Amino acid sequence: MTTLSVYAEQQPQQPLGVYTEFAAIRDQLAQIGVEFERWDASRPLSATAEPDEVIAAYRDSIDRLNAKYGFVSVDVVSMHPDHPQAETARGKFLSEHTHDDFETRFFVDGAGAFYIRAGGKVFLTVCTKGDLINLPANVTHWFDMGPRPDFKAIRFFRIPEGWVGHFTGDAIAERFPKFASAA
Ligand SMILES: CSCCC(=O)/C(O)=C/O
Ligand SMILES: [Fe+2]
Ligand code: NI
Repeated sequence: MTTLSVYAEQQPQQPLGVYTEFAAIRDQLAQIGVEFERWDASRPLSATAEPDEVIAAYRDSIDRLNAKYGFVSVDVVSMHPDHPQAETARGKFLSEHTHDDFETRFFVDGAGAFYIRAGGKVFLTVCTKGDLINLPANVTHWFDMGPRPDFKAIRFFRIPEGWVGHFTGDAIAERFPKFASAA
C-alpha cells in the first residue's frame, strides 16, 4: 500500500504521522515542493518485460509528462528479487544524495521507498504501482528498494546523466528503518 510516514529528523524510532490516503499524502508532500500523482498503470506487462516494451506500453503517459515538464529522455529501472545485481543496485541509492535534475519516477509495477529530508523532517514515501513522484532538483533524499527488490519504474530526464547522485556524506539513512516490502 502507498504510505507516507513523516518523521522528525532526530527521531527515526517513531513517526510523527502516517498517511495512507492519496489526498493526504499529496498534500503533505506538496508542502515540501514534491509533487505526487496517481496515474493509470494497468497496461499488461510480463514480469520480464524489456525497457522498450515498458516504454511502448506507457507511450501516451510518457508523452504527456514530457510535454508538461520538458523531459527529453526516459529509461526504465526493472528489478526482481532474483536479479543477479539486486544487492548492488540496492546499495546505489541507499545513502543520502541529490540530483541536478528532477527525480521523476512513475512506478508501473511493484514498490520502493523514497526518504526525503526537508525542513527538519524525513518523509518516508512508499511508492507502489501507479504512483508518480516528482522531486525537484537538489532535494536531499535516499531510496531503498528493499532486500528483495521488485519494481518497474520509468525515469524521466531533462539533462543527460540526470540520474547521477551527488552523495552528501551524511549517515542519516543508516538511522532510519529500512524498507522491507509494501504489503
Ligand atoms: C525508483 S528509480 C531508481 C532509483 C533512482 O533512480 C534514484 O535516484 C533514487 O534516489
Ligand atoms: Fe535519487
Ligand atoms: Ni515484478
